[in-house]
Amino acid sequence: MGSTVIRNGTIVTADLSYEADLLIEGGRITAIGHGLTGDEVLDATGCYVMPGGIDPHTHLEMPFMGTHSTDDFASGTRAAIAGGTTMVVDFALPSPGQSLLDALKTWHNKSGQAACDYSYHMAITWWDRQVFDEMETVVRDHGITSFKHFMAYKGALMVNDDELFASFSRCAELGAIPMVHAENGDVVAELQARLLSEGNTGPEAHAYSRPSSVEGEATNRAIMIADMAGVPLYVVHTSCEEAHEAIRRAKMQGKRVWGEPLIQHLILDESEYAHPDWDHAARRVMSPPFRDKRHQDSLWAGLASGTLSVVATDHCAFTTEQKRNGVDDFTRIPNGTGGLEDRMPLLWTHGVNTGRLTMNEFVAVTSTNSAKILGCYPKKGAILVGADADIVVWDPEKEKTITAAAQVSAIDYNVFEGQKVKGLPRYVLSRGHVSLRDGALDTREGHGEFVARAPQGPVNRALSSWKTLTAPRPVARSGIPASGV
Ligand SMILES: NC(=O)NCCC(=O)O
Ligand SMILES: [Zn+2]
Ligand SMILES: [Zn+2]
Repeated sequence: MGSTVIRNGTIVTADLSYEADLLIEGGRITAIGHGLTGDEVLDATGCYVMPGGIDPHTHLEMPFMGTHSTDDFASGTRAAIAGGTTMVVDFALPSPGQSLLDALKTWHNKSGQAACDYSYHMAITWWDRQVFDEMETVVRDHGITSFKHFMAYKGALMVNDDELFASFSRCAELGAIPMVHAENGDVVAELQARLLSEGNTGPEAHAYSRPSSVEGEATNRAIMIADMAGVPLYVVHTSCEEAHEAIRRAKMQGKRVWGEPLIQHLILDESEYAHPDWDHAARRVMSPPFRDKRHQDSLWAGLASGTLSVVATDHCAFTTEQKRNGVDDFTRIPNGTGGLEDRMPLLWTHGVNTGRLTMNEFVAVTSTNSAKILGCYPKKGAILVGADADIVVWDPEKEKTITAAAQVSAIDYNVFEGQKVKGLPRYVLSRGHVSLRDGALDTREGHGEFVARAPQGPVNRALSSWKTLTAPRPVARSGIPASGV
């Protein structure tokens, strides 16, 4: 690979905007300055040169609810690049009883076709001594430093509070980060059964069965458990004010908690489930479900104020045919929606173009914050000499209307169909390889590499010092009365 120069653009990072050229050699940024030369020149006139997006939450080829999500690492990472995202973090999901290391092998087999770099979180779907032991191997030998826990999906992926506490405590010892899907799974299961028995079988009942208070309660509970374990907490797909309020309050108390809204929850609302077309509503079934304007305003405020940290997609794309598995019973509609290709353009359109977010905040929540939280900064999420050349050259004037017909994702619809976006990538570079030019993909299957991440980040270290300092200690006493026996 020869050298590449990106010229005439404005570099925008999480904290600075300035005019400079970039030189890229061997897949990395090797110089930032003026008048740089290289074998290939990419013209960024009128564009912003930003760290490529990092989507910290995807499910590519995920085995779930009797099927597999249709976008795999090949189509999913191509879709990512088409929208300016250059790294995805997926979830290795051991089935209950399965070794974490076996699950990891399965995910490595799936990801061989990735066109951009990727990492995994490891899910904790069951608990015993083997899981406890393997967590250390996963962190130390495999560079996977975040562990996901489902507080919902009872009878499938859900773990209980005692398991959460044990696993969070293990994360504290290992310098890893626990993550939660926060919904009260017991209450959801009861509500689902009641709704079905009352004849509520359609996709709208999915939303009725998962009210925002169910998410708020679980978020509070997970925060308390993390606090008791002395570990930070990452709350995935924060969709409502109650969950955001719990995170906000925890932060104000000095607890280290990160909230992750999805682009779907920021843009789409619960009225989608009232659509007269069953397919339309079922295609939008995901957990947590879409909410109303009050919740959306809360999420936007959280991003602007910093109480919410990153924007993800939870990309888990099922075809219409797969959604129809639940035609008589909403609890069998595979949960999940797509968004990888549209996250960055939609967030720019509804965030930066409206003034809700600055460009620097956009970079922070789409890229840099994820890299910092997850332990791969500044290799990823940065425009710095030595960083990987994962770069998006962003044209703020470029427009399109989102359609399934023109999308890269392998499914047959797009939940954002008809939405107009202004702000799209002109070029996308994945470790120096120009993978998108003027809207045309030139990806290489298998170019993507696994990103091993470092444990014991600054937040873990600080919490562990504080925990040691404040640990309960016996009071030293001189005169202890004799026992009564
Ligand atoms: N979110 C969703 O509905 N599907 C993917 C699995 C999960 O993240 O809960
Ligand atoms: Zn989830
Ligand atoms: Zn998910």
